[in-house]
Amino acid sequence: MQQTFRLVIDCPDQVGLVAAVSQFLASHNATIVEASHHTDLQTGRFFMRHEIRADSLPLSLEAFRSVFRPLAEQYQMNWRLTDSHQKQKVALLASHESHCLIDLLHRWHTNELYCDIPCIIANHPHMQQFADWYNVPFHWVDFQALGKDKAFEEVQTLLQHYQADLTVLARFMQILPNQLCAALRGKAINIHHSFLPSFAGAKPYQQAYDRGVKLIGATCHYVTSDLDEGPIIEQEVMRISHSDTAADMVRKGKNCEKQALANGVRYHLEDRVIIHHNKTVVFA
Ligand SMILES: Nc1nc2c(c(=O)[nH]1)N[C@@H](CN(C=O)c1ccc(C(=O)N[C@@H](CCC(=O)O)C(=O)O)cc1)CN2
Repeated sequence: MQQTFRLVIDCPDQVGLVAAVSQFLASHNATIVEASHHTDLQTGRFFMRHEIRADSLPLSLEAFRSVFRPLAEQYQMNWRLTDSHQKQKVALLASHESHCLIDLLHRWHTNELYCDIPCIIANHPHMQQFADWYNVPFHWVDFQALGKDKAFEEVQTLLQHYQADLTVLARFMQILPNQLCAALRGKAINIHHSFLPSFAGAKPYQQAYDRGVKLIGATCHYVTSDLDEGPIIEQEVMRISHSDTAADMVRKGKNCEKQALANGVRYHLEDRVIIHHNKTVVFA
């Protein structure tokens, strides 16, 4: 895979931003392989993502950061510059549903997801068999024996031990405490099994069945202390009908969950997501 640097920016919108960044890149001989930008006219916020061939730059990543910094300060940019070859460490959290966990493990195992998976942390022991098959360290944190507070202390200790860059809740069915949400801000992703904002919280398919919906879906979002209200990264929907039971929805909905989560994780790993307030811009 061609090594690229990803330059991701958000800042107050003003005329000349695209020209200024383009001119800067051209002046450093940068070969741009992908360029996206968006202006939110309601908030006056500008968003931009450039992917640049690393071998076209006469600079290291750190040197590039140093020479870009004055331009960033001039335009009050929030910005980051990342290396596509830098594998992020993705910790997976699981409970007793296996489909999203196994889907991510398979995509990682077949090099579809470019990352490392240093550990799986679960509040039930059932997923050990899948961790063993994929040769990933597995940690059962016994929430019942430890109680939530001690259990989440153990979870956080494990995440720090493995130096996780991203934590993915693969149908993890415990509500993270506010302190952990703050520590993982912008670096924890959940898959909620409904088309949010409909049916947040527990048992969304039963809620959907009781409501008589004609579409079910799944929502991949960042984790915040407001349950299932974090910035949405990706969503999938599918049609269902009056003949579908709640169990049919659970079965059919798994495809939406797997696809939404896999896409959302990949967009994050490829630095395609910019969070602004409680929304995202995704340069997919
Ligand atoms: N702080 C946050 N934690 C979690 C979020 C979030 O957005 N913010 N998303 C949930 C996922 N989720 C639905 O997608 C969800 C999980 C669990 C519950 C819940 O009521 N859990 C009970 C325990 C249930 C059990 O023991 O099986 C609880 O934690 O008391 C609701 C929604 C993941 N965490």
